[in-house]
Amino acid sequence: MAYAVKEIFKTLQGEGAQSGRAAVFCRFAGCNLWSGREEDRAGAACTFCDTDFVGMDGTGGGRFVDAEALAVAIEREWAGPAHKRYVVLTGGEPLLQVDETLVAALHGRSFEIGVETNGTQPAPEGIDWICVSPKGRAELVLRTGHELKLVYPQAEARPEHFAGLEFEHFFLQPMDSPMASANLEAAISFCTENPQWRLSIQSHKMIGIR
Ligand SMILES: C[S@@+](CC[C@H](N)C(=O)[O-])C[C@H]1O[C@@H](n2cnc3c(N)ncnc32)[C@H](O)[C@@H]1O
Ligand SMILES: Nc1nc2[nH]cc(C(=O)O)c2c(=O)[nH]1
Ligand code: SF4
Ligand SMILES: [Mg+2]
Repeated sequence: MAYAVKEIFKTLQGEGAQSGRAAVFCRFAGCNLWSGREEDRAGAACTFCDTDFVGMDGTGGGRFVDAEALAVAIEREWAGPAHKRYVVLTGGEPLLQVDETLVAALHGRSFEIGVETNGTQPAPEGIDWICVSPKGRAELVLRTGHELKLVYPQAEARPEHFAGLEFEHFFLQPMDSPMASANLEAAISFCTENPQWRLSIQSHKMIGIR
């Protein structure tokens, strides 16, 4: 199968439990909860996205004819030895495209595989780190994983809805928006009163990396 990729770049994971870890980010094009066009945002199932995932025109982006071709590009971007290789598959919604063939190709090149997903699609077997980030009223299909990272606040997706699910870590991530500082304060306050939840800040935005 072919894969449509917006961009591929190496950076540090900025969010959640793997924060600070070197990773190649592979951002797949397209999402099922928003077209990516500003004129559609208000009516979308996910209204607060901070990411451009439209097209294949970013650094290292393109259409990759098969899993081997994409794994080769990701390995080239890592540009280092096999020790502690990590790739984060994100988007857009990566689970519209990621399949077991790609998982095998990346494992074959010694990558640990993380995924950032909205949880509306099933995941192929073998992903090493699943981060689910529920969105509004969108049905949650992936109800187990390694971390649940909820953007906060969302009127239609409250932490209480998810607190009983089978995840190892529960994070609140303040919504980046014109209300960012109020959202940060609200998340601090919620985590202070509800110790199951830890604060995830988007550290890459604070330190000026991608
Ligand atoms: C751009 S999304 C791509 C992966 C997947 N579609 C998802 O939503 O999880 C990557 C991460 O950024 C988070 N995110 C998106 N917009 C955000 C915003 N405005 N403020 C904080 N986090 C945001 C998402 O919830 C998700 O955890
Ligand atoms: N540094 C960095 N960390 C991230 N963690 C999740 C991201 C994403 O957009 O999926 C992201 C991103 O875009 N950059
Ligand atoms: S589900 Fe993820 S990629 Fe899609 S619009 Fe929402 S935050 Fe953006
Ligand atoms: Mg991002």
